[in-house]
Formats: sequence, C-alpha cells, structure tokens
Amino acid sequence: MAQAQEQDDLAVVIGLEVHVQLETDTKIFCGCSTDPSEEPNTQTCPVCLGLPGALPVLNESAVEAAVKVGKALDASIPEETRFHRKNYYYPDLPKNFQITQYDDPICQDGELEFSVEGTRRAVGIRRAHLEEDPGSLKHQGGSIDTAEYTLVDYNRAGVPLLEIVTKPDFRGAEEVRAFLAKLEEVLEYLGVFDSTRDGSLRIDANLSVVDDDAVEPDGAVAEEALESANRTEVKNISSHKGAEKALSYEATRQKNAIRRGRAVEQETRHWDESRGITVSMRSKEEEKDYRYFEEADLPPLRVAHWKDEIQIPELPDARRERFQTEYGLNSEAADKLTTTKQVADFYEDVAAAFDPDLAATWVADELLGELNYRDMDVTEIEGRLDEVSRLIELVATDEITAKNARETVLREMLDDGADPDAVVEREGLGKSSGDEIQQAVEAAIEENPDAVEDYHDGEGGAINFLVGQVMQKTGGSADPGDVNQLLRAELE
Ligand SMILES: Nc1ncnc2c1ncn2[C@@H]1O[C@H](COP(=O)(O)OP(=O)(O)OP(=O)(O)O)[C@@H](O)[C@H]1O
Ligand SMILES: [Mg+2]
Ligand SMILES: [Mg+2]
Repeated sequence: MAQAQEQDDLAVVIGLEVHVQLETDTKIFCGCSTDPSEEPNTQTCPVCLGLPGALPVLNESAVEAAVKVGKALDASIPEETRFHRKNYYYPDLPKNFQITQYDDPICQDGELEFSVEGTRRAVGIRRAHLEEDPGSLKHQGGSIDTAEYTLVDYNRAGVPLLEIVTKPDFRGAEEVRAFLAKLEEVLEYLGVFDSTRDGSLRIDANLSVVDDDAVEPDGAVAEEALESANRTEVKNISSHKGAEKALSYEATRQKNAIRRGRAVEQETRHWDESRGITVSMRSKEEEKDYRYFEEADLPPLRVAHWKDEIQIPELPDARRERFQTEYGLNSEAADKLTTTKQVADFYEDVAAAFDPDLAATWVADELLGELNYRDMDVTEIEGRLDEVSRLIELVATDEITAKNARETVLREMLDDGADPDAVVEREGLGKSSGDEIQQAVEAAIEENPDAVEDYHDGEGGAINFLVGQVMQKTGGSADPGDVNQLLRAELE
C-alpha cells in the first residue's frame, strides 16, 4: 500500500463488534440489581467487585436472552458453550479479568437482513458471546484524553452483555447505520433490550481500506486482502448516527493517508463525538496479550435441550408482510406500523376493536405524525395508549369529527396531557345529533332564499355558503360532508 493511489481505486471494509446490554433484573454472575437509576457504587457485592474468594453464578435469564438473539439472527447455538477469562488491567475492571466467551460462543454463524436506500442487504454474523460489562468511567472536566480525573461506578460491573461480531461485510458507513437500526428493532421485538437506556448499545467499528480489485463481483472481499490490510478499531461509538459519522471520517482519513503514500497504522482509535474526529489511543492489543484461559469457577453450559423450548415472537420483517396481506396496508404504512413492537401491538389492538383502515390512519399518520412533529417517541406515551384508543373510538363511533379529533383533541392530549373525553366536553366537540343538524339545515334554507335560488340556477358557490350557515348554527360540531348531503337532499 506504499504507493500513492487514486481514491476511487479503494474500497472500504467494515466489521462491527456490537455490545448489547441484555435487559435482566439482576447481573450476569451475581444477584445485584441492574437498575441504572441507583446511586453510584451502591449495586455491588463481593462477586461483581471481584473480591477474593467470591464465586460467580450464571444468570439464567441472560442465557435465555442470548439464545433468543441467536435464533433471531439465524445463528447456530452449540450444545455446549464455555466461559473464559480475558485478562487485562484497567480501573473499570476490579477483577483484572473479564468473564467472557472465547472459542465456543453461544451463537455462531448468523446473518441479519436489512434495507439500505431501498436495497436489500445481508451481513454475516460471525459470533455472539455473553460477557460481563465492566464498570463505567466518568471522565471529569474533559473527555478520555483530556480529563482532569476520572470517577468509576461499579454499578454497571457485571451487567450482562452480548457482544455481536459481524463479518467484515459492510462497504460503507450508511450500511452500518441501517444495519444498527434493524438490529435494534429486532432486539426490541425480542424484549431483551431497552434502547432508551444510556449506553445500552456500544459499538467498536473496525475499518480498513483495500484495493478495489480485492472486491469480488458478489461484493465479498478476498480473505487475503482482509488479512493483509491494516485496520483501525474505533471505540466509543454509542449511536447509529455516531457510527455513520465516525466511519465516514475514518474512511476518508485512511484513504487520504494511502493517497499520500503513508501506511495506515493498525491501532485502536477513539471517536470524539464533540469534535467529530477519531483520535489514536494505542496500538491494537493482540489476542495473546489477553492470556485467555478457561473460567474454572463456572462449569461448561449445556443448552442443548433447553434451547428448543425458548420461543421468539414474530419478527419485524414477517410482521410487516403479514400486515400487508392481513390488513391490506401498503408497504409504507406497514413499515411505519412495525418499526417498534409496541406500535405494532397497539395497531393490532385498535384494528381488531374498530377497523383496520381507520386504525392505520390514526396510528400511522395522525399519532406517529404528531409525535414526530413534537420530537417525541411512542415510549413517552406508553401508559396512555388506552386514551389514544378511546380517541379513535370517538371517531369510529361518529361522536366527534375526524377534523376535531386531529386538530383539537389529539393535540391537547399530547401537549397538555389531557384526557380525550375531557377535551371533547370542555371544547364542546360532541357531534350534534342528527335532529339538531336537520333543524339547522331546514333553518338555513328558510333564512336564505337567495342562496337557494342560486343553487337551483346551478351556481356552485351557493351550496358552500349554505354549508357554512349550518356549520355556524351547529357550532362547528357537524360533519361538513354530511351537511352537504343533507342540504342537497332537502333542496331536491
Ligand atoms: N480487514 C478488515 N477490515 C475491517 N474490519 C475487519 C477486517 N478484518 C476483520 N474485521 C472485523 O474486525 C472484527 C474483529 O473482531 P473480534 O472481536 O473478532 O476481534 P478483535 O477486535 O481483534 O478482538 P477484541 O474483541 O479484543 O476487540 C470483526 O467485526 C471483523 O468483521
Ligand atoms: Mg471483540
Ligand atoms: Mg475488537
């Protein structure tokens, strides 16, 4: 790579190590709580502090969660898996070793499909292994390379992680972003992950630049080229957007280095979110540095029979297709309604109670639209879906007009936390009864003979004028379409 090359002759190769915090009540090797809201260093015990003589006991729910992810990623789950110690010294790791898995991880050889700009892609999953999270370091007065001092919180030490390692199948930063979004979607569907939790997804991204010729027609990169390329591992990425930015930066940095005839160092770099750059941290440690050896305090784990009993729910892709066939939704609506399990479940409840089309309009367009406009997430109204359902019922049973439901009730519900029935009452939005409307129609005709004459002479504007009169008389609570029909019937 010493020779200067044109930037266009170079291809980017990316592989990810995604650390997923599995949602369990207690830590992976002890009974301490995983509740993130606790005061620092209060959720600890001799096991997760690594005190001499303390022995780990494996948490069954963490294993169950890992098996679910493995199934969702179409990975094979071996009959027996084991734990290893990965030795290194760092203040976030009180034992000086991390219990992790090494040569026979719980998930092997999987795949995840996703779409990027309308194109279907699949990325291979090499493995996914269970491990314990280290504590968290809180750098004070700066970031990792500039902080004055650092605090450590061991509440996180021992929280279960699943490290998902992809094949180096990504060809660009946009693909990585789309993959991560899809992965989160699947993890949330499985109920093993909470994306709103701080640091629940942490990504190490490996990137190298290879000669274009090494990329085969099917997009695969020759093994030789992968091994000979110097890659950097970018740490401290915690969001989809961050991953895309960090990797775009890193791709350009490496291409520029190669263009200028400089070698790319094999090293670990740190993504500095606020500066938008990656900075060199240290040369990449090699496997032998970690002195892996088997964790003698934990017996081998046999999941052979148990794994068949662990069920996973319908996943987003399957649900998306079913929504189209079962409810006749178009693909855009089906996409919107299935990105989170919660919205999809809610949609199905409302569709069953009222009507699939009405439910699609109200959930996909009105509700998600208004939430999006307010930069809100559906999780923020989690406890109030019953109220939204009540609002849809008011429309479905013709008690209020769609216009009032949308422009007044839903907005007040989201802005002031109001209850739908209370808004209808307060604003007098209850639809006028048929009788009232009929009376108003008759009165409007009676009081406006000129408009009636114009109508009979074929003047288009006359009917709108009369509709306006009726709307005024009913205080806007009639449906203009209905009024229009009633007037025409009356004028025949
Ligand atoms: N040439 C390459 N360019 C970019 N990524 C690569 C290349 N070769 C391998 N990778 C990716 O690097 C990652 C290697 O992760 P893995 O956990 O196996 O090893 P590691 O990074 O050496 O170890 P550690 O867990 O200590 O960080 C994988 O995601 C893989 O796809
Ligand atoms: Mg790794
Ligand atoms: Mg790595």
